[in-house]
Amino acid sequence: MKNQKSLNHRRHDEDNLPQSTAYSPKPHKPWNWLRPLEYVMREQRIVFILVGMLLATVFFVWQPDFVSPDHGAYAIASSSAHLRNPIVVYRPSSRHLGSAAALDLKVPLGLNRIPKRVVVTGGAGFVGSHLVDRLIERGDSVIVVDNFFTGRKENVMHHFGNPRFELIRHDVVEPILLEVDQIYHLACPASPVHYKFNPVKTIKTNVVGTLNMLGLAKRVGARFLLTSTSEVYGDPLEHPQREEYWGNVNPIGVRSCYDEGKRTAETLTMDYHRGASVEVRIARIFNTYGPRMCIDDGRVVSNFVAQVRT
Ligand SMILES: O=c1ccn([C@@H]2O[C@H](COP(=O)(O)OP(=O)(O)O[C@H]3OC[C@@H](O)[C@H](O)[C@H]3O)[C@@H](O)[C@H]2O)c(=O)[nH]1
Repeated sequence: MKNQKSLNHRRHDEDNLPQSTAYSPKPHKPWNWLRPLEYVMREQRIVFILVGMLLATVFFVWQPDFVSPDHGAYAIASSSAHLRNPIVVYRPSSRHLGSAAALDLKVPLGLNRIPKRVVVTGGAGFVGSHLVDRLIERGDSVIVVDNFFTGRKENVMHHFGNPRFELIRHDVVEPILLEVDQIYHLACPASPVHYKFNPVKTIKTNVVGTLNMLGLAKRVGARFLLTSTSEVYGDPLEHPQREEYWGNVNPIGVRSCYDEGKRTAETLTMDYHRGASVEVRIARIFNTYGPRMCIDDGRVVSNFVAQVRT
């Protein structure tokens, strides 16, 4: 009875307490289960940041393919609409060519979004102007360096007015200093008609011009691509030519200015790679045809076309 009384007494007292000191159980927080996370974020912030960075890295390395399945075997955006903000990566979509066929990109997709500053020597020429088109569509800023020995302004006029395009009339046998990320070196007369016209200039462009562009690549830390040619195999004794084949070239013939010029350009490219750690690529381009080729440049395909038309 006494206990009951004291309990009633206490309850009565509690009723008279001012509201502020009245006992009330902690309000139930529906988010109580977040308490451990709050502790981690407050006390173990470094651990929390490291875990976040690890998750982001795993995501970017293994992120799903950007390519939508209906692009066919290659994710090549065919219209400018696709390329307003180009993040298209050119590789076989694994769905169509099997997972083994998908190229292993060395750079996580996310980094490909950073537009590059690119110089294209010979960019007003046949091959070079198409390369300029792709680079502009990809979102890069492009500087064309060309002396218009065989190139034409018409090949690049459609880029005039684009703030990401610049054209410099310059002969690569003279040094040039440009702050760029990539160098595509195509400056050289490619057709026999043109390089036989001035063989000394042709080999000078291939040797001194390539030397200047490699020196620029080393100086600014740019990646360098040399467009070489199937002519480095000369009059090949092996068909088809494997990349490792050294060729069969006449060093004193009327075509040697081009054949030996390009071979020397390849030698210089590899020497800068081995000796100065310049990142290089060499592309040996065989007979090419398409829009903007010169119909009278004496190359085999243009000769075929010219003969058919007459
Ligand atoms: O000294 C020179 C010679 C040539 N050039 C330029 O280099 C460009 C060469 O373009 P061309 O249309 O003559 O030749 P192509 O585009 O067909 O071949 C070019 O790219 C592929 C390479 O394998 C060839 O060696 C390269 O000449 C021209 O715009 C020409 O004006 C220079 O800028 N400097």
